[in-house]
Amino acid sequence: MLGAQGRMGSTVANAVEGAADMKLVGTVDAGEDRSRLDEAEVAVDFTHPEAVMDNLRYLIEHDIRAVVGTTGFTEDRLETVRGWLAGKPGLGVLIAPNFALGAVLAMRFAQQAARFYASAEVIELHHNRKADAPSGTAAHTARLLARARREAGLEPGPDATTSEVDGARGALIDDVRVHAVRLPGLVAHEEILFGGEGETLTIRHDSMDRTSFMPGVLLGVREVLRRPGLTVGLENVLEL
Ligand SMILES: NC(=O)C1=CN([C@@H]2O[C@H](COP(=O)(O)OP(=O)(O)OC[C@H]3O[C@@H](n4cnc5c(N)ncnc54)[C@H](OP(=O)(O)O)[C@@H]3O)[C@@H](O)[C@H]2O)C=CC1
Ligand SMILES: O=C(O)C1=N[C@H](C(=O)O)C[C@H](O)C1
Repeated sequence: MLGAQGRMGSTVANAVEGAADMKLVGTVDAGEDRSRLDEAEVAVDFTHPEAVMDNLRYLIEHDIRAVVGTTGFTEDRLETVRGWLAGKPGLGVLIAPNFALGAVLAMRFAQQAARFYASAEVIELHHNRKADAPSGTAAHTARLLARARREAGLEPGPDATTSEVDGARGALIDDVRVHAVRLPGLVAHEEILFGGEGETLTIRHDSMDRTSFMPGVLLGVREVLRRPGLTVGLENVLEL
């Protein structure tokens, strides 16, 4: 477990210890020696966007499969990981922006809706200790929406804004606007809003507790053992 003292890492360590078919063989926190993971069949990374690529390179070099929940994966980063894996046939890496079943389903439902609505925006709401904004899930959702909209031949819907305070309309990811809220008391939440003629559709997912991510992480650990190469997104493991 990389990032074992973190909010997610400590929850994953408990979940692994409670799983009859798994054994926690080592933990690594910031600045600690990663060689204590060398006996592991699978390493799980919930660290920091600035640390995760270096961790992944180490794991792949040492023939250790990886399940990664850490955010910050751009298409360039994914391509780099594919390059590292190219020389390692049989070795698997799973990277998922969100391991909660409901979040994965919400993204799939949003993808289905996107082809019917030119206008769509994403609001993500998280605890105020979160390092990155917008969330990896929101960025992934925005890219999925943009792709589904393009494939349906839709242009982004009209927006009459001509004057705005910087940031008021959120960040543009691909061509979808994403808004980030940070408040104590929240865990991880996302709304995907669609607007049409006289109606709106809202798809919302709420993680009330970090245990919501655990069935997905444990499934990922089991599945990465039999999936060589890079898998991106739990939807591919769930075969949605
Ligand atoms: N995919 C998913 O389903 C989910 C993904 N996440 C993502 O997981 C990541 C972690 O989130 P969270 O647990 O809340 O964050 P935390 O800050 O609570 O935990 C991260 C931990 O990683 C440690 N760390 C930093 N660098 C390294 C390193 N090089 N090697 C080992 N450990 C390191 C940190 O130590 P220190 O504090 O000393 O820097 C800290 O203990 C984020 O990117 C978050 O967005 C979160 C929830 C679900
Ligand atoms: O930092 C978090 O807490 C979370 N991070 C992931 C993200 O950025 O999408 C997943 C979930 O939203 C919780």
